[in-house]
Amino acid sequence: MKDPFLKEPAYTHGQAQRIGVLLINLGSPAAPTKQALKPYLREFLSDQRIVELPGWLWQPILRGIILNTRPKHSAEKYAAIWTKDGSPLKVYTERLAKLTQGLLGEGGHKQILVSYAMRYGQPAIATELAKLKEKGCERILLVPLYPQYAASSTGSALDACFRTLLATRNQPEIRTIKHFHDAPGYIESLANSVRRYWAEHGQPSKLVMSFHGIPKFALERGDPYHCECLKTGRLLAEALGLTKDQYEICFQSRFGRAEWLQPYLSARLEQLGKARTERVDVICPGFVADCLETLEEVAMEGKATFLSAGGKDFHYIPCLNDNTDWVTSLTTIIQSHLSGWLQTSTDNERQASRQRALSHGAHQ
Ligand SMILES: C=CC1=C(C)c2cc3[nH]c(cc4nc(cc5[nH]c(cc1n2)c(C)c5CCC(=O)O)C(CCC(=O)O)=C4C)c(C)c3C=C
Ligand SMILES: [Fe+2]
Ligand SMILES: [Fe+2]
Repeated sequence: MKDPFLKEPAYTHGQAQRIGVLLINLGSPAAPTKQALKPYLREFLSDQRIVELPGWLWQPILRGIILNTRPKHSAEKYAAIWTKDGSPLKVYTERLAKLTQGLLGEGGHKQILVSYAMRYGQPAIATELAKLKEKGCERILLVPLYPQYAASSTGSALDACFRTLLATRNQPEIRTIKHFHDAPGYIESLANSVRRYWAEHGQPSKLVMSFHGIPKFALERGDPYHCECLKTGRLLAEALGLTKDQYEICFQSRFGRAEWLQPYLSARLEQLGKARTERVDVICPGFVADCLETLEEVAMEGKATFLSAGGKDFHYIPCLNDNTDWVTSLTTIIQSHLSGWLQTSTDNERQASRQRALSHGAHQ
């Protein structure tokens, strides 16, 4: 009979027990081309966490209209931000995984393996979970890289992990991070990044904090995302000592015709431009890595909207990306979720040698 579950890695007695940490981000197309955008958008927009319509209604619209028009338009936008190493989102996520691994290693936690996966596209979640299991990870912490929980981002990333576990015979122990929208280290890293930016470029008339939007009905049906974005915004403003008229919170990236969370970034930038606002700085605290939505939609399109409406000066403050204090904060967040699992590498080696001795005994 065919095994209904995924193939298990070979079992080795005495293999050191490791802890896996899987950083998960959204994912990008393989290339900034129409051909690569089509399968990426098909996977992305077929996710019921993203478009909450029944398949029989949505799939004909997706396949008949959207996948014939959007890929070309989106490919042009991706081409404008693509780097020699690939999509910025992938480049920064990969770097974050390496740096976090390095910091945990320096802290004596050599038994922790950090890797990353993408919810849509490559590297796929199923493949990376399989690799961690193969390397002896009996315990895995899943870390969606979204500070604010949304069903369409965090929920979807975890769905994909749980789907792999559904097909797994020997399941590892699993922990998840739901959000870190109010984690002191995350807020302080954001504040430091703004302070550094302002020390170099001066301070604006207004700081706009722009978050990716979600449909308004999601909030009404109980999604905590809106609340968490507002809390992040308030904490960041407090850390920077800003008064209420010095900052505001907006939502971007509306998709489709339904109402999304308001105020919309583009409409507010137009109003601020028309009001002849001297200078606006925009930061996107909901994205830990720069990507299409920040580099193209905000830094390029948003700037054009503000300036053409009559605004004078527009600055985009980059995401946390690979900032040292952010890597340190993420490592702290991860470590706090590993509580009870963590041992130093010396403990771990001792345990492995004890296990080796025991398993030899059992087989003689
Ligand atoms: C920050 C968290 C995100 C949430 C919440 C989110 C919800 C959401 N997104 C769409 C539709 C699209 N988003 C697209 C790009 C994109 N989205 C996020 C993050 C969140 N999305 C990121 C980081 C990116 C950039 C990816 C990159 O490669 O740089 C796109 C694709 C690009 C395009 O064709 O415009 C779409 C489409 C919906 C509908 C939604 C919630 C319902
Ligand atoms: Fe999105
Ligand atoms: Fe967008």
